[in-house]
Amino acid sequence: MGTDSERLMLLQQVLGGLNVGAIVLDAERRIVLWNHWMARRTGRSADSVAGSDLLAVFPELRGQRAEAAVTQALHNNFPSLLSQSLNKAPFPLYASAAAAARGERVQQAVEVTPIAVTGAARHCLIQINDVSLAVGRERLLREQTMVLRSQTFADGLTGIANRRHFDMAIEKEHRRARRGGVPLSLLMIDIDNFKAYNDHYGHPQGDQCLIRVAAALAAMLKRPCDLVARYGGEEFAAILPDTDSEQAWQMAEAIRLRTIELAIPHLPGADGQLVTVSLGIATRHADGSADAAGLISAADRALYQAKRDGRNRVAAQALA
Ligand SMILES: Nc1nc2c(ncn2[C@@H]2O[C@H](COP(=O)(O)OP(=O)(O)OP(=O)(O)O)[C@@H](O)[C@H]2O)c(=O)[nH]1
Repeated sequence: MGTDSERLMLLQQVLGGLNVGAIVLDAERRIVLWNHWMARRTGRSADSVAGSDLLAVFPELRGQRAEAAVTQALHNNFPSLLSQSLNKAPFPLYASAAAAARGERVQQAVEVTPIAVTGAARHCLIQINDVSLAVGRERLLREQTMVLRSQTFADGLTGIANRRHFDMAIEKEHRRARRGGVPLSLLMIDIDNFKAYNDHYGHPQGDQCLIRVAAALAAMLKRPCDLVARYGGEEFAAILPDTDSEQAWQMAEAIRLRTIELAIPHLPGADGQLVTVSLGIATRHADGSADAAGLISAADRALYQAKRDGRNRVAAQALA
């Protein structure tokens, strides 16, 4: 191994075999090394860029984080890692001509490292990793996580919140009401004589009935803080934050009437001809002391009373 240029050639061959982009700059920011990886992704040979200022080859880097990283390395001897989330693709690099035509850059992780050179001013090495695959996989995972999360919180039949979602939400809203000194109301909503409906029309039509009632409830409870959930088989629950007992009663009555408006036929003899609901209300007043479990059991007791009093009605239970 003799001259510097022989050594540079060997180095360039080694760098050419690497599956990473490598650029070496001299102290004047001129390109000294440019490997095959770079040539393939820019369409520019090592010869065509050798000796050029990095910013003459990539004018768009001017004023960018990559330019600052090179200056830091050459002048201050500081290495830099360009965060992938902030600088997705600083260099115009393309996996193929088709990707270049679409303007679809390779996703990059860029590292700039100062290099001490004997007998010369400091150089720097820019390494560019293609992280497109990893970024794509990450995006896919994130999307799948979102889908899974929405499935774990949604009821499979009706699409509204499920019991697990309800259990978490009631605790959260209870804490919020206690902290904020505001009322919190809970409605328990149960379809009347649903066993008879199922027995008469069959389970699949029973499912359709549940879907229609759930959709009507969801359409009525539209404030972002409200939550309507499927609590059990044919029972629904609605959490109404910042809602006092009078407002809760109005909402419960509106739901009862809306269900009748759906005009879903029920077999004759069972509470008239149409599907109806009974509702139980419990309200935790602004200065109340009841916990979430107390609120739920009071709403349950109210629902039981509405059923006992003849169904298709609303009942409320006072909270201790
Ligand atoms: N189709 C269908 N039926 C269900 C589902 N979950 C529960 N049910 C039915 O809902 C019915 C509930 O019946 P009960 O608890 O006896 O109450 P009910 O007949 O509605 O009477 P009251 O509540 O007293 O008015 C049962 O027949 C269950 O099989 C479901 O996902 N789909």
